[in-house]
Order: sequence, then structure tokens, then C-alpha cells
Amino acid sequence: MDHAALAVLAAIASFFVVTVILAAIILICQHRKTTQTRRNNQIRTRPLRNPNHYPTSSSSLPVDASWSWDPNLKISMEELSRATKNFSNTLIVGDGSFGYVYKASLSTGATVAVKKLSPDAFQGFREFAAEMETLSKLRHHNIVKILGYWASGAERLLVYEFIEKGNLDQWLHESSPTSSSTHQNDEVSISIDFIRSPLPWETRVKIIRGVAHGLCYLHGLEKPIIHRDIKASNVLLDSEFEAHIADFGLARRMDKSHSHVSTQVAGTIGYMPPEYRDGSNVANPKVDVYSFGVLMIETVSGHRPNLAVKLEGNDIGLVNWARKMKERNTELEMLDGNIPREEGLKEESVREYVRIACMCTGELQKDRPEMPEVVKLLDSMPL
Ligand SMILES: Nc1ncnc2c1ncn2[C@@H]1O[C@H](COP(=O)(O)OP(=O)(O)OP(=O)(O)O)[C@@H](O)[C@H]1O
Repeated sequence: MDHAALAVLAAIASFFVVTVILAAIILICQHRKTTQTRRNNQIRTRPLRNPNHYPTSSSSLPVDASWSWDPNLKISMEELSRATKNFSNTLIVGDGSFGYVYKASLSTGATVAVKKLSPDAFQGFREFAAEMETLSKLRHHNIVKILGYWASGAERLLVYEFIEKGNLDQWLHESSPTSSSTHQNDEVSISIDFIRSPLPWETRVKIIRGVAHGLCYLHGLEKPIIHRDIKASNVLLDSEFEAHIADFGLARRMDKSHSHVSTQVAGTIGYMPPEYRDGSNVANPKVDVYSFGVLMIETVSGHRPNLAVKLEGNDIGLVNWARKMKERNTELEMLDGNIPREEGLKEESVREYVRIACMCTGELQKDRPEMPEVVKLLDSMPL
């Protein structure tokens, strides 16, 4: 082969090598771009996945300054990784604004729920501090128990007792006698190993009574705690359908000497009281009473609080609808069509329930009862 031919071959070979290198560079760049876009979407999808959720401002970050929590509650990352099979998607049981919740088995044999706050959820750090601080001191069978935590660098994990049957929102809005065992959201499948069939009337009342008892406990503490985010997805149900109030990320503790606490508006649209609409930035127990009343109406009717209900062809808010139905003595028409109609569903039971719900959702705070009175009324209502 002469020199000219060799030169041509060398040029072709160099051309191929350069092309391959260029192609590889382009592929790597594209991959990075896709990964970055996915990550950015994730940052955005967390808050957007719950567009009705109004968290508090993230202006201050009480992270490392407040690591004085009980060191006995600290659980190592190795243990949590092992217990969740390295945070396997197959063990995800919940998806909140600030991260996923996994079902996990600790080496002690205990089954627990592990909430892993997304490191990009700056706001989540505040929630973590608030939740840890508040929950670790509470003891009541209608309040979810916190068992431990892990915090290091940007990693924040909370460990709770595992509440088997998921949240009330799923039971109210994703039930059918043939419910499938997984629920697909935009990113993962959430596994459940039971069938959700529509809740009977007595079970709905039992759940509502449990929430009322839990709230009564919180408001009755020496320094009352206002939950500020009472809603169906924050009510977890155990195997006996006993309610456990969860998610204390927005909770505020009141000083004994004060009747309220000044804070940023927070909560979830549909459950927030009318005074927030008027610009009030104070929270007191009556805020929870209102959200609880909305939860009662949602539980009896199966209507989501943030969606309008049709009444005589007009769209009307859930609370106004309940009030109108009560005024017209048509409370029975409010009943969720999925409620199994066993013989003996007492009319007076539904009427009294709706009456209590309407009291709790009074427009003015002074018209709403306090939780001890609500508990008394609910415990003595006919079933
Ligand atoms: N202790 C637990 N046991 C079993 N499941 C749980 C537990 N804690 C949370 N979950 C599940 O994970 C879901 C997400 O919980 P999380 O508190 O993170 O968010 P959320 O309250 O549903 O949403 P948001 O953060 O928007 O208010 C819950 O709705 C519930 O289904």
C-alpha cells in the first residue's frame, strides 16, 4: 500500500474515532439534561402534587440549632436502609408533599412507617423539626406515635408506628368492592395488601369520634396544640378502623397565657376556615374545629371539600350545601351513595351528625363549639 492510500485510511479511521467520541459526548450531555429535567420536575411536582396544600413560609430554618432531641430515638441510616430494602419503590405506602413514606421492618421485628423527607424540600426541614418536636411528647391512642428519627446533613427521616389500613382519604375516595391492590400516581405505584370497600355508616362515625378524641386531647394539653391541617389524608386507620391523627408538620403549640398564636396562614384548601379568607393570621383551636367539621361533611357525603356540589343546578361549596340540606331537613340525601344501606341505618343518627358538623363549621369562631363539647355530642348521638 502506498503512502497516499495509508494517509486516506488514517484519515477515515480518525474521522470514525472523532465521530464516535463526538457521539458519546452528545449522548452524555443529553442524558445529563434529561436527568436534570426529571430532577427539576420532581422538585416542582412535590408541591404541585398537592396544589391545595398551603405550607408555612420557609424563611427560617431551625435545623441544626435544635438537634437536642432525645438521642435514644435516633435510628441509624444503616438500619433504616436495611429495613426499607434500600428505600425500595415496592415498599412505598404514601406520598406526601415532602417525600415518600415506606413500610419497613426493623431488626427488632417491629413494622414501622419511615417518612423520608426529600432533600430538595427545603420546607420539609421545618416540618421535620415541628413534627419531631411535637409528636415525640404526645401519648394518645388517636395520635400517631413517633418511634425515632435519623438526621444527618440534608437527610431527614422520621419513623412512626405503622398504621395498617392507610388514610381516610383513600377509603372515602378510592374505594370500591373490587379495589385493586395498587394505586398508580405519576411516579410510583403505592402498594396496599387489602381491598378497600366502601365504609359502612357506623365505621364512619367511629372514625370521626376517634379524630374528635384526638383533637380534644391536643387542645386540652397544658400548652394546647393546634394541628392546623386536619384533613382526610392525615387521618390514618388501623386494622380496627380506629383513627390516628398524623402529620404534625404545621402544628403550633399555644402558650397557656394566650388564646391564640400568630402565624402564617397554613392548611389545605377546602378545610381552611373562613377567617383565613379575611386575612386573619391567628390560629387557635377553633381553626381545627372548622376543619374537623368539614371532615365530618366529607365523611358522610363522600364529596371532596375543595370541589363544589350541585344543588338545583347551581354549584355550591360543601359547607353551604350541608347547611342548606339541614335547613331543608334533607340530610339523608347527603349520604354517600356508596354507604352500604343495612337495615336500621337510623335517620336521627344522620340528622344529629349533620347538626354537629354544621355547628363545627360555623362561619364565626364564637359559634363553633370547643372539642370537649363536640366529643360529648358525638359520643352520645344515636347510632
Ligand atoms: N404511620 C403511618 N403508617 C402508615 N401509613 C402512613 C403513615 N404515615 C403516613 N402514611 C401514609 O403516607 C401518606 C403520606 O403521608 P404524609 O404525612 O407524608 O403526607 P400527607 O399528609 O398525605 O400529604 P401532605 O404532606 O401533602 O399533607 C399518608 O397519607 C398515609 O397514606
